[in-house]
Amino acid sequence: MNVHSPSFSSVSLRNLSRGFDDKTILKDITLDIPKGQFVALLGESGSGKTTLLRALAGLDDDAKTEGEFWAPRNTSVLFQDARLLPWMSVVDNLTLGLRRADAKPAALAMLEAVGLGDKADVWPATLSGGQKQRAALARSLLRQPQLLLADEPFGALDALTRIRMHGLLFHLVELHKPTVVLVTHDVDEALLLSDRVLVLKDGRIAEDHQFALSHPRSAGHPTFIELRQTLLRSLGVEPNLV
Ligand SMILES: Nc1ncnc2c1ncn2[C@@H]1O[C@H](COP(=O)(O)OP(=O)(O)OP(=O)(O)O)[C@@H](O)[C@H]1O
Repeated sequence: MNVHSPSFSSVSLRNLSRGFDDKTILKDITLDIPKGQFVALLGESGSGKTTLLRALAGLDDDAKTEGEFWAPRNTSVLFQDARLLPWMSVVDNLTLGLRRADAKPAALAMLEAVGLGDKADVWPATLSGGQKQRAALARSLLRQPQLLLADEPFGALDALTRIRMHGLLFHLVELHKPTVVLVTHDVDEALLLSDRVLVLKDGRIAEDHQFALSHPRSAGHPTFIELRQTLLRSLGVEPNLV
């Protein structure tokens, strides 16, 4: 992987194909993501979303890669499970490996921003699922990433906590302005948060929808409804049944 994009894009892919053993997963993908854009990546299970995200994160060294891609060196990844180290306090999880003179106060301020100001010194095991994901989000953003890669970060949360996390993520992204690539199965989540929705089908970008809807968004907006129906159909779901 190269680390400097040739253009003003944050992320660029040129005819990227990638696979494991003899199986090609990503097929000839060409894509530019401008700096600061919030992209949602949808697609049926096995279409290659995580493989694409992991490529951008610089993971999977064993993958066979053709073509080229560029992503910022300063990238944070948010997974479905918070991946906090259980033997460290919440604040120590945030500052781990962080080379900043003000690491501790910055971590405390970030915990405050995600509503965990009173949880700095507790063990991760004492947090709820939603609190763990908030801590993971705080840990990601503390790195001031140019690119935030999120792989179904709210997939394991209950519906109400998800809604709260959407608001929090949107607010923090507005503040810190990283480029975001969010993998999700949730069409509404994609439409509530992103500026652009890509649909992966069998390792190719089958659809690329860019839209400018103001925030906060309403699921009743005509553009929202139309896109929702289009996307659900692309994913093989009949919208009237949802
Ligand atoms: N390290 C690996 N080694 C071998 N095969 C892999 C590896 N990683 C992914 N694959 C295969 O690549 C294909 C695409 O997987 P991927 O996880 O990217 O899909 P996805 O769209 O994210 O799916 P889901 O929505 O179910 O998470 C799958 O068939 C998977 O088994």
